[in-house]
Amino acid sequence: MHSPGHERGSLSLTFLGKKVGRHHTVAPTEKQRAWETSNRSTGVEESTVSSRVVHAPVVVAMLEDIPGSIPDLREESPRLQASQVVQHKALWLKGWTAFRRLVAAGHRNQPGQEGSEVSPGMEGEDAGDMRVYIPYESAQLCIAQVAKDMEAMKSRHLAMERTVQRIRAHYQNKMNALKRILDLYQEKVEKKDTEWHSKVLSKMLELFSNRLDLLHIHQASTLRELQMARQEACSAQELPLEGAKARLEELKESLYQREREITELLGAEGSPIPQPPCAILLPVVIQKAHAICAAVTEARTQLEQMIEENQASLLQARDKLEHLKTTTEDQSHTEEEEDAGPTELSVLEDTVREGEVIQMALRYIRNGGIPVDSEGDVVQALELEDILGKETIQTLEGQQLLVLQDQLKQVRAENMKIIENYTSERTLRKKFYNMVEDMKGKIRVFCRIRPVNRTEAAQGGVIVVERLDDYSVAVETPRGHREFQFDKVFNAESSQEEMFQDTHRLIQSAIDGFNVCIFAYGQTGSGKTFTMVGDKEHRNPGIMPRAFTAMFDIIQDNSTRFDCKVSAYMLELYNDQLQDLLVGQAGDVPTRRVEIKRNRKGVVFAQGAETKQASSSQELFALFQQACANRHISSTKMNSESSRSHLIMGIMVESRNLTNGSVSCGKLSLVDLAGSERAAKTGAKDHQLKEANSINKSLSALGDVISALSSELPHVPYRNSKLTQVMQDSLGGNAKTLMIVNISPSEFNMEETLTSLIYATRVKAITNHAQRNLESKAIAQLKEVIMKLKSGQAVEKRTGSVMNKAAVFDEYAAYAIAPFAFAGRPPSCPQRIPVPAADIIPRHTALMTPN
Ligand SMILES: Nc1ncnc2c1ncn2[C@@H]1O[C@H](COP(=O)(O)OP(=O)(O)OP(=O)(O)O)[C@@H](O)[C@H]1O
Repeated sequence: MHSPGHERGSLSLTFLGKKVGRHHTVAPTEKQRAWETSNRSTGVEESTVSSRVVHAPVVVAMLEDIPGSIPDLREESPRLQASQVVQHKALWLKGWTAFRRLVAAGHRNQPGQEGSEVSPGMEGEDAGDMRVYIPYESAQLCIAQVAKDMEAMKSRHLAMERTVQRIRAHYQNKMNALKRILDLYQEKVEKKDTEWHSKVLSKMLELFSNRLDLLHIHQASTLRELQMARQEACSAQELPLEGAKARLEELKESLYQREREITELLGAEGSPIPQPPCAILLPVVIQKAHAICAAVTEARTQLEQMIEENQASLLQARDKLEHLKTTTEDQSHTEEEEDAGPTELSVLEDTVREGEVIQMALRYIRNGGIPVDSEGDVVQALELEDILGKETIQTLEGQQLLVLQDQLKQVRAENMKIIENYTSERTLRKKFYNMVEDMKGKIRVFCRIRPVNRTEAAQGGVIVVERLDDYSVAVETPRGHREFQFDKVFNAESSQEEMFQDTHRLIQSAIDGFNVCIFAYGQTGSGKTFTMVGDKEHRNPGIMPRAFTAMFDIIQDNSTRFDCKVSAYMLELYNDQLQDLLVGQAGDVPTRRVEIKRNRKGVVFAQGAETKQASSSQELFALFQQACANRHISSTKMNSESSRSHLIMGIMVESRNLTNGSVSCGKLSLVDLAGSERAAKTGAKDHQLKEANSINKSLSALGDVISALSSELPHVPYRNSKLTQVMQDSLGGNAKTLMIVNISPSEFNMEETLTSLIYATRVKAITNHAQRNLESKAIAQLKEVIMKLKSGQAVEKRTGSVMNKAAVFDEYAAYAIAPFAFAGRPPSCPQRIPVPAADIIPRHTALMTPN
């Protein structure tokens, strides 16, 4: 169809700045045949071509270039059903076919062109070489039609573009709304968490206060008992004993008197008075009776029996004696009778007397030591002594004294027991009180008294600090005795192990997602580093290395239920500059600036600090040692290895619950503060003086914060120092905090000790509001999705269909709003299909475009 001399022109169409179409040649000499249509079958689909000889593939390419064309539609509609795509395609082709028919009809109407007509039966068939020549007017009409079509298409695309913009804005809003929903949901969860905590807390507080009330009642009754016991003990100790002693004295006095009289008598008569047999018998009888009383339970019955028997034989003897006396008086007295009479009479008299003595002794035994005569009257000591003899009385008094002494011992033992009970009750009360305070969120404070050191020993080594019990410490000051109460008091003998035992609970809290802080406070050389780090030789490791081991032990024990990740940073605050101890060597110029920031929940974190992962306690300890080697330490008069900086170690624990997918993020801050010091005592000069000034300044700022918090002032000056900024969440923040106040026991450091104890007491009054950093699985996943979408990473696919950004949000938002609709399970994502983030919104909006 090309002929020489044909002028080659080009026809190109521009749509929205995009060049579409191809170069087409038009022969100016045959303008009336300007358009030639070739109907060729592509084998797949029927195409309509413009311009001169243009082959089907070219036409297809051209059509593909026009936005909104068939292939584009197919591409735009990844979710469209195949039938829908076919429908679109058919509609589009129908239009073009109609147009072709129109053109063909126009051509048929031209005279002399009969041979070029296209029969209707040829449509859709392989037309091969068949050509259709279009008259110039028809071509013009065609072009006008095409231009009109293009205009319509352009306006449609502009409308589409506007729709795209609208949808984009719509989804942006939707995304913002979802973020807000997420925040609201999170807040709700936190609120619920807090409510739950407060409910449980109030319930437990109620329980504890009930227990405390009970203890108070118990204590009051114990006190009453104690007082009564004391009174009883006094009366038992003094009155009976004194009475017995007085009685003994009286008896002794009368005994001496009697002895004196006997001696006088003996001296006067010159012959000894014969002892009656009953006087010899009596002690034996009494001893026997006592033995019976002590050994046999029925002694009293036997005694009664003996008394009765003795009474009977006594009466018999008396009757016999009476009878003998009367018969002797009536009879005439012969010399022989006189010789025999008095002998029988005297024997009888002796028997009667013996019986009477025995009777008296038995009654004496029965009546518990108070001798009575046959009429029941109390026998006077002198008479008793006459009857019983001096030794017997002494024995009896001695025995009474022994009984009293036994009773006294018993009372004393009871007294001791009551005092012990009282002390243990008091200790228990303090313990419960501390627990209640702890539950209220009060900062826990331990006090540790270190042993006397060489410097102090050289100064005389006078000890003025004493641990009274597990919870109290006393200081003897020139102004008097002062007592301080803490959550626990450790003395010089307390081991590092004991010290750590009470902190173990806090390590568990950090793993559970709480923000925990343990810090040591005290003057220079008081044992802060020893408590927190341990000794140089690692023979007595301190809280830090023990915490590493404990942490990984807990993680290991729970490895079937939780997946934990541990990472740490270590900083020192030296001359008011934060330095990263995990980077470089000591003295290096810091490369990165470390800044203290707080997250939305108020948890402090070190921005710019090197954070390293650790998968075992050994790895964590290696990091710790590396950092400690970089720390500023030097020798002063008060401490040969004095820390010249505050050491801050942050250990982050992210733990994922394998059962419900919730994630908790806890932080354990371990802080070894530098000690306050007096230049006069430490002998600091030059740079050490500068260090000391900086340390004292930061500690003074810490003191101001403590004072403000304990006095509940509206403004707390956290921003006055970097140290207070670092500790902001631990003092009055959302952390569970333990302060260890280290003190010296000696008089030499008494003023500093008092200051430390006063500050520690103030810290005890500060209330923190510890909250667990826990996120449900849905929130954790939503956060993860947001992070991934923000950074253009892969998102997860749920059921085999491509999850673009909007779909993912739709699904998670639906879950966030109505989790029950997902039967408790958040959207699961079994497969991962990478979707380029840039493609997500336009493709999705194309789906949403109304046809
Ligand atoms: N409870 C203790 N038992 C045995 N030795 C102790 C104890 N406490 C401290 N020491 C010893 O006292 C010395 C000073 O202790 P440490 O260095 O821990 O004080 P510090 O408070 O950290 O001082 P600084 O603030 O100057 O750094 C060390 O030699 C340490 O071993």
